[in-house]
Amino acid sequence: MGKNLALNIADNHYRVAAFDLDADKVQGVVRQEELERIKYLNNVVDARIDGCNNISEMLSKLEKPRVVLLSVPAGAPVDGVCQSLIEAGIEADDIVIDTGNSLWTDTVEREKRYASDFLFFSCAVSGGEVGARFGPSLMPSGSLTAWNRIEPIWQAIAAKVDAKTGLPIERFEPANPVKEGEPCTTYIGPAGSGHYVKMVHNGIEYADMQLICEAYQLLRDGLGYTPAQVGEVFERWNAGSLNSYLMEISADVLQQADPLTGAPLVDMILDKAGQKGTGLWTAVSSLQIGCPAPTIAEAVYARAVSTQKVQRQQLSQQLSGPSHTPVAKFADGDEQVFIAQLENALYCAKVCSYAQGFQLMAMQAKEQGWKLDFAEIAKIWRAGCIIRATFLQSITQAYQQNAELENLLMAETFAKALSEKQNDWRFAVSAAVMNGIPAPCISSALAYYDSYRCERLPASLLQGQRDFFGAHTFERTDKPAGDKYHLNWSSEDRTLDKL
Ligand SMILES: NC(=O)C1=CN([C@@H]2O[C@H](COP(=O)(O)OP(=O)(O)OC[C@H]3O[C@@H](n4cnc5c(N)ncnc54)[C@H](OP(=O)(O)O)[C@@H]3O)[C@@H](O)[C@H]2O)C=CC1
Ligand SMILES: O=C(CO)[C@H](O)[C@H](O)COP(=O)(O)O
Repeated sequence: MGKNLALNIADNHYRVAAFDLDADKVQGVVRQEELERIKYLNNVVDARIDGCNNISEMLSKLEKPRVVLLSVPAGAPVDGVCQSLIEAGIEADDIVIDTGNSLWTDTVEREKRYASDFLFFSCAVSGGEVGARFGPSLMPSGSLTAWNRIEPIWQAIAAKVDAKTGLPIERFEPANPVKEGEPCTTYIGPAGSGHYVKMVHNGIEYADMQLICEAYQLLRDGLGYTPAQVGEVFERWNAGSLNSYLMEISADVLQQADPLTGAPLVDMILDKAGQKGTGLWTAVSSLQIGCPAPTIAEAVYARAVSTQKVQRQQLSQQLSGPSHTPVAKFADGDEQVFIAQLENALYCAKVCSYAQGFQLMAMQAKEQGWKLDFAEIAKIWRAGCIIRATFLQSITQAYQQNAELENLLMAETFAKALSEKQNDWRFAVSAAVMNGIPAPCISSALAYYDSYRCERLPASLLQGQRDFFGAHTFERTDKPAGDKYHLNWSSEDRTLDKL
């Protein structure tokens, strides 16, 4: 990530002094810049990346006040590098920008901790290595002084979107960065807010990925499609309302043959999912703040259950259920009907997972006193980042129409779409259930949707249970909110007390 951000910055005519603990990596980026300069710029410009042997040398080569970007794993490495910068003589008006996936509360702490040493700023980055190289989505937050100084660089290196269509303007060419269009960066807010927004982006990313994986398994185990056939279905879906970078790459992955055996590569990849923590943090945050985000949480659990390979191998032999025979047919045996139903199910579940992510950001913003602009956040996710999708243009418009939207499900466009597509969604979920194919995200999204459709939930019984065993009290439907009541369950006459 650091190497590609450096090359991107250099492409935009800024000079970079680069340092990594591994000298080979420093030489690698210097060499790549040189090769690209020779190939694409006829070697007519000076070297734009200067390799450094240590942090002191790097600081000595930067113009004051300096701008230093960190791209290291989240956690202790960030503080380790900050300490090294202090020891090397960084100054109070220098800016240090953490571009990694740090935990947002660490960022809040770091701004305070390093206040007398330098201006600690953060900018979460999304888009993977290619995004970093040719235009990522950037989520900066913290000191406005720092932001005002770096904004031109950020606007230059960010991904760009066509303002009229909302579609990415992509050109993956060294030395020829995209200059036209709207940059996918906006100042998010005070320290920590940018990393929080990126964390939720990643939570949504987890859900998006898992939803696609569930559709794959339904087509694979339910219809007996080969990975390549599923890949073709995904290519078709990618031309419609499910268009997204993740759908596009999933189609590609499924059609890839293993270079070693010739088998579908996906069959040779061990089915144990990794994770670095941002999806988990999103789920934890949703639980802490009391924001229902079951689809995101299920996506984290799905990765967890995938890692239990040994138990799954054992239980796959032990537990009974409908068999996943490839002859199983849904929708009265009409595969195309089922595929269309599943496409709609995926769309509906996707709306719900975004609704959960945006509601989570809104609740945390309220708690922290941040003023998040959700239309702008949706806008900067339209290109450069991993969840980029045409769908984000509709979310942008929904928040442009109503900046105070409490839940995306309330936006007319999504309420209407879910209303029209929900029968297909219900059918896809029941097909998964009846055939014993796990679809935790698609089905939890439906439960989320149905829960919000219920004016009255069984939580009244739950409150009764709590009051019965623990005298936890309850409010009444016919009395002012906040008034607490307790029924004397153990007394013979079961009298009611107002507390
Ligand atoms: N990869 C991706 O797609 C994305 C990553 N990110 C985030 O960006 C950051 C960088 O990502 P990525 O480049 O993939 O990470 P890497 O794991 O490749 O690490 C980046 C660099 O940090 C170095 N490093 C590791 N530990 C320390 C340390 N204690 N002190 C100093 N340097 C250290 C690594 O050296 P060495 O290799 O020798 O360990 C490496 O050169 C991370 O926070 C990541 O979460 C954000 C968006 C996308
Ligand atoms: O931030 C990212 C993209 O937006 C990274 O790719 C992220 O590290 C992926 O997360 P995980 O390794 O947990 O799947």
